[in-house]
Amino acid sequence: MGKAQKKTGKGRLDKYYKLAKEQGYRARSAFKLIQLNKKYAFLESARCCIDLCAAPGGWLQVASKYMPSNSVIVGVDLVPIKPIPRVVTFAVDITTVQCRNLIRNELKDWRADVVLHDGAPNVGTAWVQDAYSQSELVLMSLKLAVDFLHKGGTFVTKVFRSADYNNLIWVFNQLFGKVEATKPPSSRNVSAEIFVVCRDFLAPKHIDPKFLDPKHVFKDLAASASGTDKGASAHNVQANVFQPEKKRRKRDGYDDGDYTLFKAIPVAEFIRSPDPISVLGRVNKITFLTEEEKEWYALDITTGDIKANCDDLKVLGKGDFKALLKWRLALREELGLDNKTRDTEDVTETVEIVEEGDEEQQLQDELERLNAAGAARVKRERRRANEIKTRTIQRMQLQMTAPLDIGLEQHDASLGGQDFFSLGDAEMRLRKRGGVSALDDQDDADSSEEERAAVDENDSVLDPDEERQRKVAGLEAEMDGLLRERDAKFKVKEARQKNAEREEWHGIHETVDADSEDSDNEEEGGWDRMQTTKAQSGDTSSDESESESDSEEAVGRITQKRPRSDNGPTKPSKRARLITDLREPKSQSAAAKIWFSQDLFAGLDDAVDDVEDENIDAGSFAGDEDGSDAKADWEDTAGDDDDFEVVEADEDDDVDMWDVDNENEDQMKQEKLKKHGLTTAEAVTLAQQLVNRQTTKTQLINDGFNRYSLNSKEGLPQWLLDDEAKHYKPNLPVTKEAIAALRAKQRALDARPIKKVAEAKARKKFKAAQRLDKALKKAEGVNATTDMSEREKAQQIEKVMRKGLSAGPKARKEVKVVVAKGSHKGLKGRPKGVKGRYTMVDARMKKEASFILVGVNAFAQAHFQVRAQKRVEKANKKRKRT
Ligand SMILES: C[S@@+](CC[C@H](N)C(=O)[O-])C[C@H]1O[C@@H](n2cnc3c(N)ncnc32)[C@H](O)[C@@H]1O
Repeated sequence: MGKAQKKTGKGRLDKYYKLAKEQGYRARSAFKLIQLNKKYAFLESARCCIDLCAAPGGWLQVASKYMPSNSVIVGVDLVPIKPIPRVVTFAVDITTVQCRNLIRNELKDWRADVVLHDGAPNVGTAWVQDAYSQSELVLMSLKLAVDFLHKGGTFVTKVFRSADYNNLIWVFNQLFGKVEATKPPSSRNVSAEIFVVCRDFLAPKHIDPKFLDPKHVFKDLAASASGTDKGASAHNVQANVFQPEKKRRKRDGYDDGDYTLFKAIPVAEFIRSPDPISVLGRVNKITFLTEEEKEWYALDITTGDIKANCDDLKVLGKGDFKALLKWRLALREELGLDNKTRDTEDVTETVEIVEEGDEEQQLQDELERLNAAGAARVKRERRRANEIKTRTIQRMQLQMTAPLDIGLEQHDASLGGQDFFSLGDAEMRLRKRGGVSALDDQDDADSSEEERAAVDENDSVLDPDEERQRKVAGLEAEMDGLLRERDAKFKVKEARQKNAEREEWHGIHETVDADSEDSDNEEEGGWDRMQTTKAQSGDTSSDESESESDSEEAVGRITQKRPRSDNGPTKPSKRARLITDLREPKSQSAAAKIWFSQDLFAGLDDAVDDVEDENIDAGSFAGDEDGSDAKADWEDTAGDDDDFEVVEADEDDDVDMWDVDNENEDQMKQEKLKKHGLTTAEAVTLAQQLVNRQTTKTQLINDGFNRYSLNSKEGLPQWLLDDEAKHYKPNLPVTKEAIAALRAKQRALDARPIKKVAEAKARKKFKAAQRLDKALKKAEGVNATTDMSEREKAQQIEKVMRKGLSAGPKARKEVKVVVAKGSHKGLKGRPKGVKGRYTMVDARMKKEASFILVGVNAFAQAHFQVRAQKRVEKANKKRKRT
């Protein structure tokens, strides 16, 4: 894109505004529907269309243009709509029964193929309220859509990125086969609006009324975040350790029955805890009170630093926490809690004895199995990385990087209260990499030896020191990795780099490889993931790769996928989902809300702002911490969010044009203009019209657009482009005055002497001055002589001066052409009254004679010049010789 879209003032009147004006659309928003239809082609085949919130009628005009000529089009809005051919309109509130009845009366028993909704409530009230009523309006329009749509029909609606977005998408998914969110290019970047195209209406016989009830769909989720949802607090706990420098508030209140601020735990609890990081994040102090603990206190490995660290955990930095984790591992080994090495040895021995007979075959099999597993893992990781990249790019393209990020929310929900940075997740990933499988042993003392053997297949037998170092390094690497994952700048930078490669807008696709089980897991999003996770919550041995993909899902999805019916027993069928309890999503979003409301994310916002100041759309509802700012922005862009611009009938203001292609072109043109002025009659005509106020700049700009202006030149043959550049030009008016002015200018140009003539003239002048000088000197000399009378002196001086003032010694004397008339005819000798040189000619020959004389003079001049040149050459040769 050339220049960034301006948000305010004349910047609002962008190219779509101008195009809408040119093409006679009532609102620039018409192009949104044109672009949506270009992508999804739902209008061409539609016979009946209902446009909800249709004023002033831009979408209706588009529908009327693109739908077959005899189709039924009904438009409804609070305000009356100026008549449009073939369109029936009503001025009524779409949320009322009256609206339903009016449409019903109009359609009789017809059903609509397409229901459109571009509604926006009057903005300007409280920020949260605005967003909510928009979502409510969407739900109301959906209600009408399900009432009037055909099976297989299409519902297109505008939604804003708000806390309700996911809930709406979930509901759409229950009712439509395909649901895609997209942002057409004509929708301003500053606008938080996106369009959801729901195709393939399922027309279920029974629809759970809760689906269309705002009370259920948009239930205040934060309120439902009870103490049982420990996700947020656990996040806080993790964050305390990974980013101890940041102060976090306890937003979710205190745990049930625990109302104290200060928490101390016995060191044994920390040592034996399977989740040491969360212990460190939760408590203030680690105590050594029992006999056993006092012994540990006295150990060499319990250095002064460790003791001091245990004393007050709230003042520790990341390094101190790492030291404590290292110390814990060392102590666990000391206590024999980490006996993995020995176990491994045992297992190895056993295997050797049992499998001795067929060792080679077994090794071969094992190798093959490991190779296959490795290749599959690499493939899976590559695919996952690509998907994450794509999603990040999409999110950036849609400016959906606000804290209430859809993808993140889904991820959060899908974890079902798990921590984003939970050590369990970390362990799993480490184990997958085969690096820190030992963690399993130390953290889960109860796990059986068989399990360990299975998990630790890649581990070799190490000495305890090495092993401990490896574990510590693993933990640290994991901590660093997780910190990096949370680094917003890193994410944004990465997304930005990738974004540059993908400038073209392709909308958001929902492509799922139906054959790939993995991709099913990864593509599954939002409520589905939540449902699955919840259903599987009892099953602690859930698929590792699923969990892994969960954490990577955090990058986010915009497009929601309808759940597949073959997704296992936990997935309800489409029919079953229609009676799904809507309370479930609440806890999901609640977790997300609380999670993103942490200070941690307020910081993240700032960081993102620093890096991507323009791209982050504050209007996309930042978390409550930044509520005021976000609200201010929201209010500021309220009009933009609607992204709705009515095209005025007459616009005489001068408008800054958005230069699509070349920003330098204007500058170059200006420079050329300065240098050469206006060079064509067309330009002079236009300039005259502007000066005489016969036209305006706006008019000129508007005239510059036509329906072919934005046609792509891609793929056209060069000869055609050349030809078009030559001939495919507007026929501009040209006035007589303009041509006269240009001609005068040209004449003035022509009248200017060429350089050689000017030089010759200057030479002549110079020589004349020289002659005059010489004559003056001579005259002085004459004057000074004493042997001349005064009269003689005067005569001599006059002669000298005449010579000096004459055109020079070689000046041609004028030859007069004399026509002998009357008595002089045929006479020889000088006719009377003729002085100087003359030539006698017949009257009829006079003109001719003059030409001849001029020619003779020219010839003589040339002759003299040649002679002069020869003289100079001769003199030069002479000089050289001497
Ligand atoms: C962005 S405009 C629609 C523009 C339209 N799509 C076009 O292209 O001309 C939003 C419209 O929603 C209408 N609207 C808002 N709330 C409404 C309601 N409850 N019932 C009917 N119309 C409503 C407003 O009157 C406004 O005209």
